[in-house]
Amino acid sequence: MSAQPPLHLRDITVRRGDRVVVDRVSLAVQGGELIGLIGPNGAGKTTLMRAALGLIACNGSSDIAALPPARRALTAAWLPQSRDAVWPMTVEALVRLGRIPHRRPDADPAQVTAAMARMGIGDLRDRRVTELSGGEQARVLIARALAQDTPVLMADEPISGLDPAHQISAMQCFRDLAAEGRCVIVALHDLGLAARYCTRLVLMNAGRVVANGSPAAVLTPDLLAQVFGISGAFADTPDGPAFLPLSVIKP
Ligand SMILES: Nc1ncnc2c1ncn2[C@@H]1O[C@H](COP(=O)(O)OP(=O)(O)OP(=O)(O)O)[C@@H](O)[C@H]1O
Repeated sequence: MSAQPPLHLRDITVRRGDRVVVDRVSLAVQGGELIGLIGPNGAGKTTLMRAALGLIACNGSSDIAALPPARRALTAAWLPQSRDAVWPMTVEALVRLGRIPHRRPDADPAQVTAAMARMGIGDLRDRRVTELSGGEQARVLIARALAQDTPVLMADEPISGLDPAHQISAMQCFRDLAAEGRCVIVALHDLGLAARYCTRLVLMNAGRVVANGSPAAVLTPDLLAQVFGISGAFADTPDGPAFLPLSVIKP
């Protein structure tokens, strides 16, 4: 895939009632980047992604939200945080739903098979999704987003509930998708995996972006204390950046 042109969010502001929950966020993401969107509970990560995708009203502008709906579905795949599988369809049928924006959902079996292989769920293809474990369901839903084969992927806590091997595989998969030239944005609470796999971290707090840069530039003692109320150990290792949260700092 040729590199996705930069994705721009400009001055995105979202109000919920009389509260501003995303406050004038501007962000440019290049094809090739895996952005880790991090921040404490309620920081505004999900709201920002939903606004960027045009799923909720906001002030400001987003290149994706500005597209007509059919074009939007060909441009960006979205993996929400909630993962309820309510229909007893097979794994393969659910992953195939990712092809709907392409209007030929049955014509691309290779895309469906490749997405299932990437998530290691080929052996589950004939199982009903309602009869899978939580982590298996999560991998099926990631595969559905991969099958959409879009230049932009946004995922909200995609690795929560996965075992360590599948968390690492999923993060490597997102990194590979970025290396193919896509823009990949994932909201994460696992700062260790964020540091290790993301090409850039965007730290949100109380609706604002408070830091934006390399893992080493964002996971600093000051920002960890100020935003998360924790201390942590950061090291540049021969295997890449490593981060370990250590303790809660008492107020
Ligand atoms: N539908 C809603 N109505 C009112 N307030 C909302 C609504 N959805 C979210 N909020 C509020 O907006 C703020 C941002 O929420 P958001 O879900 O974007 O945070 P987040 O950073 O994704 O958090 P988490 O890490 O817990 O998933 C929170 O204070 C939340 O309570």
